[in-house]
Amino acid sequence: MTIHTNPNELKLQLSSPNNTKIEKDIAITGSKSETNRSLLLQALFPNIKIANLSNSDDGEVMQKGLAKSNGVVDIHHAGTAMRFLTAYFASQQGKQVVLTGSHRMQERPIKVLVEALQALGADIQYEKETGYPPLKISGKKLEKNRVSLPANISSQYISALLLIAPSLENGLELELIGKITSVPYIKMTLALLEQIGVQTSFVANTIKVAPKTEVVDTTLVVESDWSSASYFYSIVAMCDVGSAITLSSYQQNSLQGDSILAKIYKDFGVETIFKDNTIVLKKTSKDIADHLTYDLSNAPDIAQTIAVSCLGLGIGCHLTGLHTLPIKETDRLAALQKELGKFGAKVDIDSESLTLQAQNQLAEGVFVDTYNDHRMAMAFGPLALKVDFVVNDAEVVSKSYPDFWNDLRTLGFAVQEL
Ligand SMILES: O=C(O)C1=C[C@@H](OP(=O)(O)O)[C@@H](O)[C@H](O)C1
Ligand SMILES: C=C(OP(=O)(O)O)C(=O)O
Repeated sequence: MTIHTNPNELKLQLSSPNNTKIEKDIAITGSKSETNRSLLLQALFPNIKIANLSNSDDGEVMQKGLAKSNGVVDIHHAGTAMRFLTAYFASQQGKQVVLTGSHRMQERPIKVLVEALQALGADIQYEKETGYPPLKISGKKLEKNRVSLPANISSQYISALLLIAPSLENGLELELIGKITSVPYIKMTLALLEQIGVQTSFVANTIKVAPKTEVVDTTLVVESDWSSASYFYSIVAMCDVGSAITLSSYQQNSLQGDSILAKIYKDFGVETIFKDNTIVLKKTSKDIADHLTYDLSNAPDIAQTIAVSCLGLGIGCHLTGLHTLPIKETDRLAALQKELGKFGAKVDIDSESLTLQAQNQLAEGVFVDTYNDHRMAMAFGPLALKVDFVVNDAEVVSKSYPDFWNDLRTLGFAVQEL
């Protein structure tokens, strides 16, 4: 007898579409990164409107968190909500909350952000282990406006500070120490501030944000999520030449660093055509090098997708710049090594890279574990084009992309509950 410890546990058996020349349209929900930034800015400046909000769990917990003024705020697995709300509540005079999250969130470090906020005058205490959530936050007016912080662990600490910066009396000046990681996410934050009329500058390792008491009526239009688009790049890469998947709503001048996918997947024979607010992903060539190398320090969330694409196509890869992966929803380097390995792949990892050897034969009868990580489930999904397998705890996708499995069904994949 099987005993299920998680009542929501969903095991999905995945198989390839009968026709692997796919031509379909998919509408993808708004970027969770842009959504959670826009929601925070709207809390500070209520005349901001937002279009194409993400329907993800992470967006929902952010909205619910912002609506609270006291008591316990539980943001589950949402890293951005944890980091952004820490800065928000710390700067909101009169609000007092305990900000907590899932078991995993309580293992994801937050000391860098807490210390930066404390240096600005915030009242934040650790409820359990020093350096980790849950946090007891008593909001107050932050008087100081200059702080230094390490920039090599997570850019979310920096974005969190930048998002509250215009609401501080004298704005904010940040000095970033060390190699700056996930830079496009910092630039996204600054771009959104600029969109609402806040002055910012980012020169070398110094970021400045001017104060702002009111903004003009603005609608922030959230672009759809490029990290979610990555799974369709992977699908098209593994499909027949001539396949084309159209995704909405996307634009060429994206704020999301993961839009680098358009360049990366050229190497996999996938062309991206920008057309009327959509992207058409087209498989145009079967010619792919037998080994690919990428530095993903600016786009860490697509590492799993690329590794699985390579496995499915029987090519090797060397992915670097992955030093942030061990502190994400799970230790993604360890999780990838284990799950790729179940298909017979030879994978080496160190603290910041992954090397996959080319592999032609894929093991059958695999159950992929997902480790409470949406991207483990979604990254492996496309591999069903090459071999049938089962995804454990498949409901995890709702963290960023609740409609993922239905969208695979739309493409003709067999997605069956066990
Ligand atoms: O600011 C953001 O919206 C994000 C920043 C990145 O995190 P790190 O800066 O911790 O790499 C990314 O992995 C995450 O999914 C979203
Ligand atoms: C790392 C991620 O999310 P977060 O850090 O916001 O939990 C992600 O979505 O891949």
